[in-house]
Amino acid sequence: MISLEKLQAGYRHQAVTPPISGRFAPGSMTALVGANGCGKSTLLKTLAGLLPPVSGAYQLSLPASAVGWLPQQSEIERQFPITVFDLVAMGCWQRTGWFGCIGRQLRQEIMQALRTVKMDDFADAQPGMLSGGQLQRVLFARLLMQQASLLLLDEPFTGIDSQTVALLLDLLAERHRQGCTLIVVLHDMSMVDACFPQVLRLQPDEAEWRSRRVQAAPLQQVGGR
Ligand SMILES: Nc1ncnc2c1ncn2[C@@H]1O[C@H](COP(=O)(O)OP(=O)(O)OP(=O)(O)O)[C@@H](O)[C@H]1O
Repeated sequence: MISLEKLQAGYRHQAVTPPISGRFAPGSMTALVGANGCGKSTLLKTLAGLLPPVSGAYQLSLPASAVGWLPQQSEIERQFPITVFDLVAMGCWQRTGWFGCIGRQLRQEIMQALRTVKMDDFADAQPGMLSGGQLQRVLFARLLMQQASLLLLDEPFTGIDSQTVALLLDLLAERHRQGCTLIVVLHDMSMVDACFPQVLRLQPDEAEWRSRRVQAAPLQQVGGR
């Protein structure tokens, strides 16, 4: 699905990651870990096609429209003057076009996605009025609408209460069962150890891949701790 050949991610010709070679297989689930500032978000943005590689290359056997990217909460513009419903509707732009109209069927799907994350009561609210956890639920609803087969998630559970984490993990587990490939930036090593069969650790001088059998509970049973 994604192969990396000495890929270095960074900004304006300045690499922030070490050279990374390896592969994210179709349907795999990888935790991307490492210290603050080691380049995890930068790598994710590069794989999402938002930044060009500084050196090396990667190959993605998917159209860009099949890639879903969830940025860190701190990067999300909350004051944009749209409703929660519209924010989720942005997830289906491939089906409608950016200025396409949303028919009855799609409207129902969007409301169903909001119900799935228990945010349907907020459909008419402005994203700026939501708490961090509520906004995260809405952004997951948008990912559901996108029907992506590769999900790049940047610290999706930071600052989120355990009940909400359990709900979001459930949604990810469902997508993974459907064959979706997941790459998730995480700092919670207990979650990584319990759920992620593949780990890519970024260090200043090298990138280390680790694969192992995950013995513990499946993804969705960890969040309720
Ligand atoms: N837009 C930018 N332009 C230039 N440098 C940047 C930019 N954004 C981040 N950096 C730098 O790139 C390096 C890697 O940042 P990045 O956000 O990828 O790290 P991270 O591993 O995700 O960190 P954290 O765990 O704190 O989220 C840092 O030194 C950061 O200062």
